[in-house]
Amino acid sequence: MIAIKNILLLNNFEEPQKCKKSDILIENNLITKICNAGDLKIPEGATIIDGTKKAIMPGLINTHTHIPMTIFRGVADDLPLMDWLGNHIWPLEAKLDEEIIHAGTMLGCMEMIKTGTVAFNDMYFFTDSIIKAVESVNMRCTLSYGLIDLCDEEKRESEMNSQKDVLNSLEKAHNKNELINAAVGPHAPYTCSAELLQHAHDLAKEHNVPMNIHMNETEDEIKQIKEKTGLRPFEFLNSLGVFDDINVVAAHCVHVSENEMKILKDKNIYVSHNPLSNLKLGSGIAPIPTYLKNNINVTLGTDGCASNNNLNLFESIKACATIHKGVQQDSTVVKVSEVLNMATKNASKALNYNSGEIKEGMWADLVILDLKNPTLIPNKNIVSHLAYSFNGVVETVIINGKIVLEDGKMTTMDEDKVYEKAEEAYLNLVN
Ligand SMILES: O=c1[nH]cnc2c1ncn2[C@@H]1O[C@H](CO)[C@@H](O)[C@H]1O
Ligand SMILES: [Zn+2]
Repeated sequence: MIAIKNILLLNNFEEPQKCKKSDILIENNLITKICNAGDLKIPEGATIIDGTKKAIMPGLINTHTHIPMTIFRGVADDLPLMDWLGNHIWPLEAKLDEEIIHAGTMLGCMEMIKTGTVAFNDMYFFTDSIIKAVESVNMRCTLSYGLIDLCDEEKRESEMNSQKDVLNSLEKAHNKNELINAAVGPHAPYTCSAELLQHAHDLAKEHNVPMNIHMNETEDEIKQIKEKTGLRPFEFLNSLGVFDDINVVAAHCVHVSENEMKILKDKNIYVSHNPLSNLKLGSGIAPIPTYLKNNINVTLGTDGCASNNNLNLFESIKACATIHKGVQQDSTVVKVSEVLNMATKNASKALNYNSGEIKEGMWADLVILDLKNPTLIPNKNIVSHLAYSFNGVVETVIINGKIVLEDGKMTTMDEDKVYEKAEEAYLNLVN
């Protein structure tokens, strides 16, 4: 049990003036009581957090990561997507092993938690190793294995087998630990055959899990699919039934035609907007204001650390809250509340979570900010600061009712050991 007293409750991004000082009770993994500051009867045995000069917000949810890629930070900068992937990243990924993956995941979890992220939606390899790391950290996640067959029949067969094993592992892990959730992850229309895409869809539907996929990241890949199929990527996948009856989290969606926009809307597809990865790889800028106008569900992601190069979602929040205004020459197109919702409750909906807001009955996935932080002063419009000025350094993080970060220090890992292992993993990767 955790009782948080006298804390500024950032639970209303639309009407920030209504955010007020409150007391909160957490029992097991849930928020069970929220009341005016001073009104909470503190149960015996509760851990008490004094929230004076602090604020609490829903933990951020990162909807597009390749978490072990923290080890790739800085290895291949200033390249376009296809060159970056084909000539730099994939050759290095051929050298990955369980230890590198574990080290990268630990480092990634630490970075995310220290910058207010409580959950992430991942696509990568060596899932068992990721599960092991995440369990030890006590972080929430949705994990998928990145399916790639490059239209090769033999490879498809082996990918389908790997996928089966990974889903099994994930379901076993979920039964043991509710923080671990499964998804399927066909990498992209340009790396997967139609058969593999359909197979992934059918599995997602059968197992009632979401699908992750990279969509329409660059003009190049769209041209490639058009030449092959006569259709644009969303049109092609839609014709295969890939979007039917499942939650799809489509990463990027940078270049989308009007007809594809209609598919996004009709199929209720969740966009994972990764503004910093798209800028760094020179892919372009997604038409987020148009998505918002069309009531398309937008969430936020960082992408991996070889294309961002960090996992601080507050940076993506600021990017999203600013770049579209510049592109459109209109400072009204993306509101603070809309961007903060992308990083919290929209993401929660995409992943079928019970979080992203601070309400009684919801998971206690919460982030506490020390208001004595230069980027949060004056302490007046904190909600605005979250989007425009906060450096992302948070004080305390609670995930599923458990304190994982306390006064800026991880409670579930030895930080120095994680740094050391990550350095070691980097050397094994590049040498
Ligand atoms: O922005 C991206 N676009 C396409 N592929 C990516 C991006 N970031 C990482 N990967 C690649 O996706 C696979 C994960 O299953 C990995 O090969 C990773 O390097
Ligand atoms: Zn990606």
